[in-house]
Amino acid sequence: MSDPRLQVAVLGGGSFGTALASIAADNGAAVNQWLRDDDQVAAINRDHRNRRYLADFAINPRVVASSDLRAVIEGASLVFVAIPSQAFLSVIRQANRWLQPGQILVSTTKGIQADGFKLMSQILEEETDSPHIGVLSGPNLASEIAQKQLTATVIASDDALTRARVQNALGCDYFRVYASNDRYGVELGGALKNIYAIAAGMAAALGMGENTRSMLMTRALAEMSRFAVALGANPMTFLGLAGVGDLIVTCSSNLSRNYRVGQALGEGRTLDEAIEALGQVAEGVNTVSLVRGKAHEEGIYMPLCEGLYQVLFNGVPARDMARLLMQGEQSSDVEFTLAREEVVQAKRREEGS
Ligand SMILES: NC(=O)C1=CN([C@@H]2O[C@H](COP(=O)(O)OP(=O)(O)OC[C@H]3O[C@@H](n4cnc5c(N)ncnc54)[C@H](OP(=O)(O)O)[C@@H]3O)[C@@H](O)[C@H]2O)C=CC1
Ligand SMILES: O=C(CO)COP(=O)(O)O
Repeated sequence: MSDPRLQVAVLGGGSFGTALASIAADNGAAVNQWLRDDDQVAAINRDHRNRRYLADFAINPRVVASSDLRAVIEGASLVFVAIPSQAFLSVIRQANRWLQPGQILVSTTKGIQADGFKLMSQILEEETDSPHIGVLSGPNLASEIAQKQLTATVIASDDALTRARVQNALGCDYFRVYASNDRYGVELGGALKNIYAIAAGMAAALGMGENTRSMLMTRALAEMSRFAVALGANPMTFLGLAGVGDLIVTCSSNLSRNYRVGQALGEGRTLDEAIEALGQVAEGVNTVSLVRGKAHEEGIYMPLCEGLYQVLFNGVPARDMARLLMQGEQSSDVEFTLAREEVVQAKRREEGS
């Protein structure tokens, strides 16, 4: 149970924003949720339902929805931002004139901004004066949280107050909040796993088996941690909920929007058709192309991301790409114990002898 005087603001009225708002209210906080659509605001306050994103979920009636950003932010000591990455900066810029330096700002968004390859907490840092910035990420399918399925997440921040306040605001008998001080690694984990969720959905639609899924997920973990470590994250973070945990859930469930985009592609739809059928944002589609660009720039080996890019944006059939990937260099299982280059060089020496 959190301090009953705690005031929480949630920016965004999607399924995760709604589930979090309701948990904080269940825990006793006063919660205001900002949505841009007045009709949706009225419907939530009247029916305590979010029909567009989480229709069957009974929202705690203490959650008050509003389209008045100022009223939602003012007085809140904890602000969650649950807005897709493409709109994140513009919402923070609208909010900025009412944000106070003492407020804790937490991004829940698992995406990357194209301009400058920025993560959302970096945007919060650059745009505001708050020293209290955090990231919430983990295996957290919103519709399962709404059913009160036992779930765990991570609050990542180098600020102890931010970690403790989020643990108190959201921790309850079905939602556990673990702490991390690797904000960058946790946030990158959340964004990167969306790439591989698309690939996993595609593999499932193509009838590939459990061995294939396991190989895909494990090599995805190797690839995403290779990328993140090259950019400064701690490799150990990928052993946690926001790394392997989130990778497992999104590569296994068609409750994930990214997985569903992959499934639709595997069933033969075009990318535009898959996105249209989804009707919501699948962050992974942009993330594939941003991460592929960054990997090229930095010289980071990412065959799965490259292959998915070719399928998504260059029309290469998924089955052909899978065959091609199977012909790639056989290298090291865990690169943090045996370097990739060492294996590749030894194999070449053996072939030449
Ligand atoms: N859903 C899930 O299971 C989980 C999601 N996440 C992450 O949390 C973040 C939020 O997810 P989720 O709650 O599902 O919401 P979505 O990412 O689906 O975003 C939907 C919300 O953002 C609003 N929005 C979109 N564009 C704008 C804009 N330009 N200005 C203002 N509001 C805008 C939408 O309003 P409108 O309806 O009017 O378009 C809606 O309220 C995502 O980045 C996601 O990766 C994390 C864990 C689980
Ligand atoms: O991040 C999620 C679960 O942890 C939700 O994934 P999607 O955005 O693919 O629905």
